[in-house]
Amino acid sequence: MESLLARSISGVSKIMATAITPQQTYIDDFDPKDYFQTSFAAGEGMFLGEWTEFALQNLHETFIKGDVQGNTLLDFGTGSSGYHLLSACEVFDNIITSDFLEQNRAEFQKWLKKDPDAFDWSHIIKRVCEIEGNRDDCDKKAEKLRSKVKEVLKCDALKRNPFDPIIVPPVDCLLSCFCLEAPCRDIKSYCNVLKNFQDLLKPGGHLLILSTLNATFYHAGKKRFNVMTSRKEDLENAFKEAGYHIEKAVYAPRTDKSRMDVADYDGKYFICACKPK
Ligand SMILES: C[S@@+](CC[C@H](N)C(=O)[O-])C[C@H]1O[C@@H](n2cnc3c(N)ncnc32)[C@H](O)[C@@H]1O
Repeated sequence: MESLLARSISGVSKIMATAITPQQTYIDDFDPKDYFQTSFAAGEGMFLGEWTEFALQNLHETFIKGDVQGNTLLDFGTGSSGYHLLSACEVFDNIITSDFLEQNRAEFQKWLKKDPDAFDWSHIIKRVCEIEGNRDDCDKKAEKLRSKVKEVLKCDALKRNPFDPIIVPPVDCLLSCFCLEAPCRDIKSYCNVLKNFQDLLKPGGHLLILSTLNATFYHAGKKRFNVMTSRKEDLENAFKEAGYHIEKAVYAPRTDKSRMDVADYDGKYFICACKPK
């Protein structure tokens, strides 16, 4: 695998860019069970705590404020996860989820159908209920999300129409959580995806993107997946160049650096932007 190592700046070697993991490797090697176990399994997932708190709190605050609303939310790159949709389902009656991988879509369908082998998200559902002041219990919350998800589509961020051959009518809100750094090789490619997302949004619709900063890889079990390194200073420019108006941008450092060998991000971002009317 190609890896471009940086030159030494002031005597300090820094990784400047690592080639992202090819699509075929995702198809062959990405195991949703390994990803869930490594990232979100109760008591051991490395994204529990810091990452999930950042994502769940920002999404809760965004949806409770009422600025982001409408009938339909399209979630891009859902994977086999639904944690980031638990507050959205309070606002949107129709949720379309999507992922590049058949194995991820199948795993999410298992959760929707309450298959006994489905991943257990109850610890995260419980946390969202707490954040929301326990207006629902966990079972009611899970049922609410299940009832709002109307479709699970195949998507590919690198296609001009990411849902080709399907044309998805423009939606009120497009959400993408911890995804675009996987398929995009650099900020130019990321900006291009944001430009293509314009056609998926109604005028005045919202684009919400959450992900990690300064990462080069994450693990799903023993498999390593290299990602584009998102830098704070490039992200807002990409949104502006793609034609969005940024309403809110939140950046936070990673404080717990204990498992850098599993995923090496050092910060998190949440950007809420609007497609001009
Ligand atoms: C780190 S996982 C995140 C999944 C989920 N959103 C979450 O927060 O747990 C990255 C996701 O990117 C998806 N992905 C990889 N290549 C893609 C592509 N070309 N288009 C869209 N999604 C892609 C993978 O299938 C995977 O689900």
